[in-house]
Formats: sequence, C-alpha cells, structure tokens
Amino acid sequence: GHLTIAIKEFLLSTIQQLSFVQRFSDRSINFFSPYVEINFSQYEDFQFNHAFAAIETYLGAKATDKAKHLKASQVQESKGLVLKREETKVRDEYEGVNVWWESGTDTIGFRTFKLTFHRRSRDIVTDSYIQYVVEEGKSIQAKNKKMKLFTNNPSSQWDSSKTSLWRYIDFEHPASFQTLAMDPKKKEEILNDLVAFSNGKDYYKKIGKAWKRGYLLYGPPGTGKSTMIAAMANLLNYSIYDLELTAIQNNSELRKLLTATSSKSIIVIEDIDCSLDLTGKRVKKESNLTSLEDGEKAKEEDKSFVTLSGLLNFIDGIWSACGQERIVVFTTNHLAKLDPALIRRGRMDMHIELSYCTFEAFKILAKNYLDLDSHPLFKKIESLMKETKIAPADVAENLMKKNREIDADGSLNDLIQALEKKKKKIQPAQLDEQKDKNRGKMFKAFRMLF
Ligand SMILES: Nc1ncnc2c1ncn2[C@@H]1O[C@H](COP(=O)(O)OP(=O)(O)OP(=O)(O)O)[C@@H](O)[C@H]1O
Ligand SMILES: [Mg+2]
Repeated sequence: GHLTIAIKEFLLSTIQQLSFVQRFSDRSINFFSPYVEINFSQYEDFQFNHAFAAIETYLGAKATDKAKHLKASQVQESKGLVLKREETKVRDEYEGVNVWWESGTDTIGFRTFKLTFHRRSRDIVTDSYIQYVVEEGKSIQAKNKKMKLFTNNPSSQWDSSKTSLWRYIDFEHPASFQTLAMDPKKKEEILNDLVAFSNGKDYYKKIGKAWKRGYLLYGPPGTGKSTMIAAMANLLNYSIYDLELTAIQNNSELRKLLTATSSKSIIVIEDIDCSLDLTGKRVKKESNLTSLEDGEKAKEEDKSFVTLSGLLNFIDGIWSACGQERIVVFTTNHLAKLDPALIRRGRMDMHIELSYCTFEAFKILAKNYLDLDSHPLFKKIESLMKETKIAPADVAENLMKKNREIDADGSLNDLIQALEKKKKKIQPAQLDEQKDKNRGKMFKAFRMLF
C-alpha cells in the first residue's frame, strides 16, 4: 500500500528533481567539476521518504564487511544481527561505475544522503542505479521484516480506526518445507510454484494478470495443511492473515478486512466448507443472545451475510487493482463438500492434497524427530503403512521423545503399535468424523500458534 505508492511518488519526484539537479549541475559542472551530486532527504515535503530508508538499508548492508565501526541492531530474535556502519562515506560500484554516498544533515536538521558520481555515468546512475538501490534496500528490509500472524476482530468491536480490524502477534513458527513430510516431488513442485510467484512481478505485469495466487489445501485432519501454510510464510517471509469468516456479518465487512491487509501476505481461510454453507450463506452461529436481541438478529440476518460470491468477487475483482503480491489459501477436510465455483481452476491456482502418511513421508519425520535415515524396524512400518491409514500428526506424536533422551527403538515400536491398533479398527470414516468434531476452530488456531 503506502510504501509502494510512496516509492512511486518518490521515483516520480526524483525524476523531476533529477532534471532540476541535472540542469543545475550541467551548468556548474562545466565550469568547476566533472562530478554530479544528488541529494536525498529523510523527509520530502514533511512526509517520510521511504526511499531514504531503503537507501539506508542498502548502504548498511553494502559495506558491513569492510567497515570498522559497526552498529548492530537486532530486528528479530531469530533473524540474527543487522549490521550498520557508522562511517559517513561509502563507495559503491555498479556496472563498472563508481559512486560515492555521503550521509549528512540538511539545514533543517533532517538527515540526507548525497550521491556523487562522474557526469559521464549520469545516464546509468539516474536510469538504473538509483532504482536498483531502492529495490535492493526494500528487499533487504523485507528479509528482516518481522512476520506477523493477524486475526480479524469481531466486527462488533470495530471502531473507526483501521487498526481495530485485525489484531496480531509476532509469527515465529518453526515449520519449514524441509521438515514437512510429504511426497518429495509434490513438495518441490509447490516450492517452485511459490518461488516463481514471489519473483513474478514482471511476468504478471506482462501477462496482464493480478499478482496473486490461490492455493487450496485439502485432506484429512492432521495431515499438515496448517503446517504448510506456516512453511509458506517462512519461505517467503510473508505475514499471515487468518480470516475468520464467522466473526463478520456481511460482504462489505469482508471487503474492509481484505483491503486492510498488506502486500506480501498470505490470506488464510481455514475450513472453508464450515465457514460458508453451500447456498452461499454464512453458517448459523450458536447464539446466546437474549430472545429480544435474537429477534433483531434474525431480521438482520436476512440481508446481511457473507456470501460465496461476495468472497470470490472480491478475490477476483478489487484486488486485481491493487497490484501487490498476495497469496490466498483455503483449507478444507472435505473437498467434495465445496461449491464447484470456489474451486474452479483459475480461482485456486493450485489444488494441493495432503494425505495420510506414506512411507516416504514417514522417512522425513523419522529424520526430523529421531535423526534416523534407516532402521531395521522401517521395513515393518513400510508394510503396515500400506495396509492402514495414519495421519502424519499421529506419526509425529509417536515419534516425539517421551523422556529426556531420544529413544529410536521405543518410538518406532510405539508407532508400530499404533499402526496395528488402527489396522484392527476398521472404521476410519467414523473415526475421522469424530475427530473433526473434536478439532474445533479454537483448537486449530491454538495449534497454529504453538
Ligand atoms: N505433513 C506433515 N509433516 C510434518 N509434520 C506434520 C505433517 N502433518 C502434520 N504434522 C504434525 O502434526 C501437527 C498437526 O498438523 P496440522 O495442524 O498441520 O494439520 P492440519 O492438516 O492443518 O489438520 P486440520 O485439518 O485438523 O486443521 C503439526 O503441528 C505437525 O507437527
Ligand atoms: Mg489445520
């Protein structure tokens, strides 16, 4: 939102300023010096200049290895130190061109950067170098960005400020694609898709499509859908917006929420089949309102609910106009229950099935939990896994260490017992249903956090 606009504005104003600087410089240079100077101020017309911050980040990263005086700041605990140099002058080289940056302050006391370069390299500096610096700086900033997990507040609690729509906590989930147990080929396909998407700015522009991508994750409980979302966020350094549809009343509230999300984010709607019923109306909530309020509510409900078409239109429509990268993820336990309109190709770009644990997936878990590549008991587990269905979550539970020490034999035997127990009970459908009921939304949200 604001950042990109600010940078666009900045670039525009830079171009205007440049022509001014150039005209001015041209005159002076011819007489005094072969060098051109451009000044960047921390504030432009009393508005914070985001490009200034990007330049600062870029320069900070540029010369840390050479600098003698380093100022370290820790952006996020897990992200290591970001080093900044305190020296005021930095030399940089770009496509064989030498430039110098010098930091200072202007007459009002705002901080500035002065960029100096030879006038024969003026074209390359003004045409591409400055933009390169701003973009590099932005991408370094993005890498150091703190990820957040947002949840929408019930619309009854909204006030006029935008901040009341979503509440957030810092997102520090350890999930990664490396530790995700699933078919390695499928995993790679998804990874490539995500990376291509996040680097696809120019491509999406070229083909005239909005820079967004939809993933539908489906599969039984405990197969890694939520874990994959966390892994996606970690991979791309995106924040997560966990959209709870039952906490809002109608499509216009939905629109408000979605427009208040930032770019580089993943918008998640878990259990889409439970959030919207098939006629497109929102699922009735159990209410503990008094009877009078109940009546009012019922009247209201006729004209106000979140509809499937409202959701889809928004995702297809307005967002296309804001031109920033966003990922939408829907999850469900029951693919068959979903409205075909929702899962039509093109709407959800990729359908990803997460399923019961295969032997391949088990090996990843064994590596994660027990640090094992092979073990005599693997054979038995392999054959048992072919005969029965077990969710990766249940496998993981058995492989977790029970005491202080990792006990591979004990854990694998536990798993074998669990598999044999499952094999005897031949009622997987019933079992799943019961599990579904037990895993309420709260529980899922809870698990996402811990
Ligand atoms: N494919 C997997 N790879 C690694 N760990 C997994 C996988 N699936 C499940 N787990 C483990 O099981 C736990 C529960 O999994 P997760 O919450 O991702 O399941 P889910 O598919 O979202 O289930 P639900 O449909 O109930 O929301 C995770 O915290 C993780 O430790
Ligand atoms: Mg889940």
